[in-house]
Amino acid sequence: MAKHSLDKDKIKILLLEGVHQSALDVLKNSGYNNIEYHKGSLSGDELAEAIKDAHFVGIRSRTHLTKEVLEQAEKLVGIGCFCIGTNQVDLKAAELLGIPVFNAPFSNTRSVAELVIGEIIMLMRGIPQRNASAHKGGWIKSAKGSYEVRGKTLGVIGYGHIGTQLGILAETLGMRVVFYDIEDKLPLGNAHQLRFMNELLAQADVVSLHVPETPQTKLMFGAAQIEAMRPGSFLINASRGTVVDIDALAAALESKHLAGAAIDVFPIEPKSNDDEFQSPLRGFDNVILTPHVGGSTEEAQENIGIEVAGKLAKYSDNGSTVTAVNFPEVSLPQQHGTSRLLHIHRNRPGILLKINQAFSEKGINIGGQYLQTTADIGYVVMEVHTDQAAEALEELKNIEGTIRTRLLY
Ligand SMILES: NC(=O)C1=CN([C@@H]2O[C@H](COP(=O)(O)OP(=O)(O)OC[C@H]3O[C@@H](n4cnc5c(N)ncnc54)[C@H](O)[C@@H]3O)[C@@H](O)[C@H]2O)C=CC1
Ligand SMILES: O=C(O)C(=O)COP(=O)(O)O
Repeated sequence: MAKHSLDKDKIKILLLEGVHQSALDVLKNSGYNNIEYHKGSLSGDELAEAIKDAHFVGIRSRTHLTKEVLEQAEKLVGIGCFCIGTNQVDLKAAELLGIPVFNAPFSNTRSVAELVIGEIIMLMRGIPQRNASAHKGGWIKSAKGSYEVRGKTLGVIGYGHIGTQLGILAETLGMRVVFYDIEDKLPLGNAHQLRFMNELLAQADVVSLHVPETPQTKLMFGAAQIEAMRPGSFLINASRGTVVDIDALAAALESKHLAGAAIDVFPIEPKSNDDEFQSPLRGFDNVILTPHVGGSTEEAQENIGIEVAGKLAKYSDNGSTVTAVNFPEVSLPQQHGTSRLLHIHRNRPGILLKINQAFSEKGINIGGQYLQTTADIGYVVMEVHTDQAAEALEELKNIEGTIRTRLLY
C-alpha cells in the first residue's frame, strides 16, 4: 500500500449518534485510529467545536450539517451518513465546498419494511388500545374493530427500496397492494401502480408513506389527503416527520375518521434519549408511537457501519467517490510507482485543458487521469510520477476555479 501524504493518525474522524462498532472496526483496520466517538448527536457550539478540526464526520439522521456548520469545518473532506436519508445535510453546500457525502442506501430497508408489517397487523387487530387497557387492568376481549389483514388493501406511497419490499411482504400475508409514485415503477408481485394519490387513498385500508424528504414531500400528507382516506382506515409513517401534517392527523384521530396510526418519525424529534418526546399524538391509545427506530436493528446498524465506513476509508485511501450522493463519481484503479492527486473545481469550460497545459509546460507526465462533472463542480483524479507530485500539487492549486486539491500518496 502506498504511503499517505498525510499520516493516517493525523486524519481525525468524528463519529456521532452512536454509529455501530462495525464502523470503528473497519476504520481501525484501514489504519484510521484518530477517532472521536460520541453516543449522541451534537448541535450548535458543541458541533462547531468538534467538527472544526475533523477530516471526516459520520452522522445519522439527527445531526444537521448546515451550510454554516460546513463552512466552519475547514478541514472536512468527507461526510458519511450512516443511514439512508441525507436531507439532514446541505448537500449543495457540501458539493460546492468539495465535500462528497456518502450514505447506506439499502442496509436498513428490510428492517423498516418488517416493522411496518408488524404495525399493520397490530393496528388492524386493535392491539395498541387493548395493550394500553390491559396495562391499566382492563380486559377488552372482543372481536369488534379487529380484522385480518388478508384480503385488505395496502396503499404504499413512495415505491422505492422500502416500499417495494413492504409490498412483497404484504402480499405474502394475502394483502392487495397498490402504490403511488412520481416515477413509473416496475410493480413487483401483483402490486398495481395508480396514477393519482387520491385513487390510492380511496381504496386503501392502510396507507404507508415511504418517500424521502424533499421540497415536494414536505407536508405532502395534510388535512386534504387524510380526509380522502377511507373512514376507519390507518396511516403509517416511517419516512420523515415533515411529510405529514401532524396536527391534521391528530384531528382525524380525534374525530375517529381514522381508526389508528403508527408513527416513527416526527417534525421535531428529541435530540437525545434524555430529552422529552413531545407530540400532539401522545395519549391516543390507538396510535403506535416509536422513537425513529424503523432502521434501528442490530443487523441493519452493523451492515451500515461496515458499508459507510468502507466508503469513507476508500475515499480517503484512493479518492473513489463511487455512490456519493452529491458528487461526481470517480474511481481510478491504483497504479504502481506513481502518486495520486485529487482536484475539485468549479465546473467551467477548459479546466482540464488548463491542468494539462500547466503540467505539460513543467514537463509533468500524467500516468492516468479521470474527470467527472456535475452541473456545478468537476472532480479529477490523476496519477503522476512520485518525483513530480509536489510540483504537480502546486500547479493544481494555481488553476483558476480550484475548490480544493489534495495529494493522496
Ligand atoms: N424510519 C426510519 O428509521 C427510516 C426512514 N427512512 C426514510 O425512508 C425514505 C425512503 O427510503 P427508500 O425506500 O430507501 O428510498 P427510495 O429512494 O428507494 O424510494 C423513495 C421513493 O419515493 C418516490 N418519491 C419521491 N418523491 C415522491 C413524491 N412526492 N410522491 C410520491 N413518491 C415519491 C421515489 O420516486 C422513490 O420511488 C428515506 O428517504 C428515509 O427518509 C429510511 C430508512 C429508515
Ligand atoms: O436511514 C434513515 O434515513 C433513517 O431514518 C434512519 O435514521 P437513524 O440512523 O436511525 O437516525
